Amino acid sequence: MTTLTPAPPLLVVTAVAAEAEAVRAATDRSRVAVEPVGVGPAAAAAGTARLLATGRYRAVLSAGIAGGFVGRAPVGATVLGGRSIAADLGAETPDGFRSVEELGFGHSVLAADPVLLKGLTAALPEAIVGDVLTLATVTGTGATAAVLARRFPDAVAEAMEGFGVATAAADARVPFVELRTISNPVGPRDRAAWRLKEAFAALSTASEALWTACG
Ligand SMILES: O=C(O)c1cccc(C(=O)CC[C@H]2O[C@@H](n3cnc4c(=O)[nH]cnc43)[C@H](O)[C@@H]2O)c1
Repeated sequence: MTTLTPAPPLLVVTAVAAEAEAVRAATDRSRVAVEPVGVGPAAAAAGTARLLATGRYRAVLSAGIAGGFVGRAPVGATVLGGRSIAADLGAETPDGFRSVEELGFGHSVLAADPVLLKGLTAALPEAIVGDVLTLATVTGTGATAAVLARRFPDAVAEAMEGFGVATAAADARVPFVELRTISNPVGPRDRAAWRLKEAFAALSTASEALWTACG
């Protein structure tokens, strides 16, 4: 006789395997499925849509490491996204950036599910709650960091997948939230200075709360 194991109801989507391992290390695999789907918003949206199409999951998190805006989220901090924002979706003009909302086609902002966000905020009282930007290009200059900080006064972090995962979740009508831990400041590129070990440790610690908060 074949015994069917029920699928875990909570889906955590990461970009890379190292992030997935950090989450898995602290979660019960019978309750939380953790899947790395690739770097960037397109891979995140496609991978999440494929997983949600199974109909198995009742909530989805975009989780991983991120850059923190200086003065808003320091290296090692845990961040919860109140909103995930596609910061580079729009048009550059001589007068500055124009979002898709201003251009009149589409949207670039998706809010976290309020119940999931409330549960995670209660379970992670040290976490910084704010907007998390999604960009296809990692910011690598002080000038771009300053422009983003000015355009998005409530942004605390930038990463590359949240808005993609959120788009797939919205399409499948599954509640979504973004959880990030800070590996580096947003600013001049200094890849050698990224504190990966610290960010992965923080990601594992934060992940311990997932089932309690979202289960
Ligand atoms: O080099 C390694 O050993 C290594 C191990 C695990 C992960 C990585 C990554 O590069 C992860 C890429 C992932 O990180 C997010 N991220 C982190 N910092 C930033 C940032 O400043 N701006 C945008 N994204 C950032 C992003 O979501 C990537 O998918 C390397």
